[in-house]
Amino acid sequence: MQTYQYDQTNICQPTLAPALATRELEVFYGDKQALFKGSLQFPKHRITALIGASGSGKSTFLRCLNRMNDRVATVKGRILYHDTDINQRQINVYQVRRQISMVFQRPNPFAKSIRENIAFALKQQGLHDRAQLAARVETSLKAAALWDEVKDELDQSALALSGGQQQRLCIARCLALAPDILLLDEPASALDPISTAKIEATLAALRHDYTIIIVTHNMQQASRIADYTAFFHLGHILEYSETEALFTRPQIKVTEDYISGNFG
Ligand SMILES: Nc1ncnc2c1ncn2[C@@H]1O[C@H](COP(=O)(O)OP(=O)(O)OP(=O)(O)O)[C@@H](O)[C@H]1O
Repeated sequence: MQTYQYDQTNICQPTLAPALATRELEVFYGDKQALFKGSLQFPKHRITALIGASGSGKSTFLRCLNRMNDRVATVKGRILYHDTDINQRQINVYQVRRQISMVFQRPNPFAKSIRENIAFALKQQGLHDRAQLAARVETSLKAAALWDEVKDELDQSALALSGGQQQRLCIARCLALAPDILLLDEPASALDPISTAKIEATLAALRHDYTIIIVTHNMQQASRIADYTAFFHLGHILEYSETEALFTRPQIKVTEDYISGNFG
């Protein structure tokens, strides 16, 4: 088996303004360290893919970015959002999650109508005007490229939608709350190729208004949609650069072996 040196890294500093940045982020599940000194800068209105073998720490890292690991892990280091370190105890995590929203691997719509999946959180925020609610439902579904498919059945159960439609509904549900950053944890891994293509097209269109960070096992997907890609290995972020450079001119041997299918 090939042995690697992990002290060599190739981490770019994008010149574009960052929407979010981590500084020496470390995650511990009990005694076990799952992430080591992760420092990345995510450019605004760009898509960044996090790739690496199973167990390399991608989801662990992603979940830190909106404080989803709070109850299960100890997270050290800084997460800078608008010059504030949101990894501080006193930060309101619910406000963080309104700005930095998460879409999970398995579509998880509420067992409610399509309309209510979008409107529910808006009503909780105090929006009750029917016309305004209807407008927000429409805009969110359009942004998630689902409107044309569901506009005549908004009062039907979301659970009757296909998996790919449910996932786009979950994206629409996030967008309704006007977040700044979208985190997606393998959002297409449970979907067929046609649904996957629709999700990818949706994300490509959303990058004009949102900063997107996506975990994917699918390297073709990363190369199709991501502007930047970070390669994770055994809890270390070894390489981070523009996607084309990472896939065509990897600087680190482990990255090269991973993307050429020699391990993982
Ligand atoms: N809740 C948890 N409790 C304990 N250990 C965990 C927990 N979640 C993840 N781990 C461990 O942390 C390490 C990184 O896991 P993580 O899920 O972040 O990797 P990943 O790269 O996202 O993997 P995959 O691609 O399989 O989802 C693994 O060793 C995993 O077993």
